[in-house]
Amino acid sequence: MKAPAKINLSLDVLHKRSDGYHEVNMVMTTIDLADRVELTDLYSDTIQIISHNRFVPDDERNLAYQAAKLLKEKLGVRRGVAISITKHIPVAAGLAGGSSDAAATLRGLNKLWGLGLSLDELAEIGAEIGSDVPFCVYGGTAVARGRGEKIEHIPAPPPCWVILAKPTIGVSTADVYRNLQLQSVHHPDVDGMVAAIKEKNYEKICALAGNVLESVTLNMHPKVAQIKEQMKRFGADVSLMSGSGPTVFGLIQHDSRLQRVYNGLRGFCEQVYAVRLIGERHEQ
Ligand SMILES: C[C@@](CO)(OP(=O)(O)O)[C@H](O)COP(=O)(O)OP(=O)(O)OC[C@H]1O[C@@H](n2ccc(N)nc2=O)[C@H](O)[C@@H]1O
Ligand SMILES: Nc1ncnc2c1ncn2[C@@H]1O[C@H](COP(=O)(O)OP(=O)(O)O)[C@@H](O)[C@H]1O
Repeated sequence: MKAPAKINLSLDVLHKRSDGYHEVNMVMTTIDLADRVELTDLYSDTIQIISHNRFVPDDERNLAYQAAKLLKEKLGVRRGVAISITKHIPVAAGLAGGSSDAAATLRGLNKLWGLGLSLDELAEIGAEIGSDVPFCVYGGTAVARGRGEKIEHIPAPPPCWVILAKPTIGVSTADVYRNLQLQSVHHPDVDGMVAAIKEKNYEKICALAGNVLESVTLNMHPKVAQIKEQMKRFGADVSLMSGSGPTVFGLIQHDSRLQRVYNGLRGFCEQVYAVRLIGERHEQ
């Protein structure tokens, strides 16, 4: 199974809820940077995680493990599975790599075990694992509300390049939400972003891209702010932090600019990727 990363083109936080989560209003889209999740039947009734990445847990803390366990419990499946994860998405980066691995595991086991669940049913189960998992079950482009689990599909944005720069900084999503000062942030125009995407208006998408969580992470880690500035200076049409960070993405429409931005950032940041925006949903 292919488990693609997401970026947030617009991310607004409305208020803190009584359950500790934050009410969000955000636009997410999938990009062509993906982990590979391989599912193999086991004779014993166990869940095994195989991952050769030292930042990825190989036990019940792994979100793919949690996905398999939930599915087994909910549907009374008495079969074992080995889940082999080849990471290409940087870990704890604001790109939902773990959530996408969990979503790919749900989609894959649904097929392997012949469960016949719809994507809506898988997304509902995924919400118990993490707020970003429902979006990752569908992929594509969507507005996510609630704590992120309420998904409204919208068309794909116009095709373009996505440059990603991930500094070696660890950012905890929970810490970022906790340190958010909502009374002093600039709220992005999420509805405007949705309209721009529907109109396929690339310039407007770039002009309206915004993320309230930048106010926290850029303050905590000036390096992220520098990368954002450099990306724009090297020629990206827009640069923005994804999710809670620390990855910064840039959009570029013209091939001729891509190499310049990529090379410029390579001298400045450890992990740099150039990929295409996908924006299309997974098949059932
Ligand atoms: C910020 C975003 C934007 O897409 O992405 P990432 O930076 O993680 O990629 C998401 O809202 C992250 O979603 P996800 O990473 O699935 O979060 P969860 O595991 O559900 O929650 C981790 C912690 O973040 C906080 N949290 C998360 C979602 C939300 N709407 N409000 C919150 O306050 C809570 O403290 C929670 O305990
Ligand atoms: N399959 C997985 N891939 C990556 N990280 C995972 C996975 N399962 C659990 N984790 C844990 O989840 C944390 C957040 O990972 P990730 O989903 O990559 O980041 P983010 O939520 O910022 O997009 C990591 O610190 C890691 O320990």
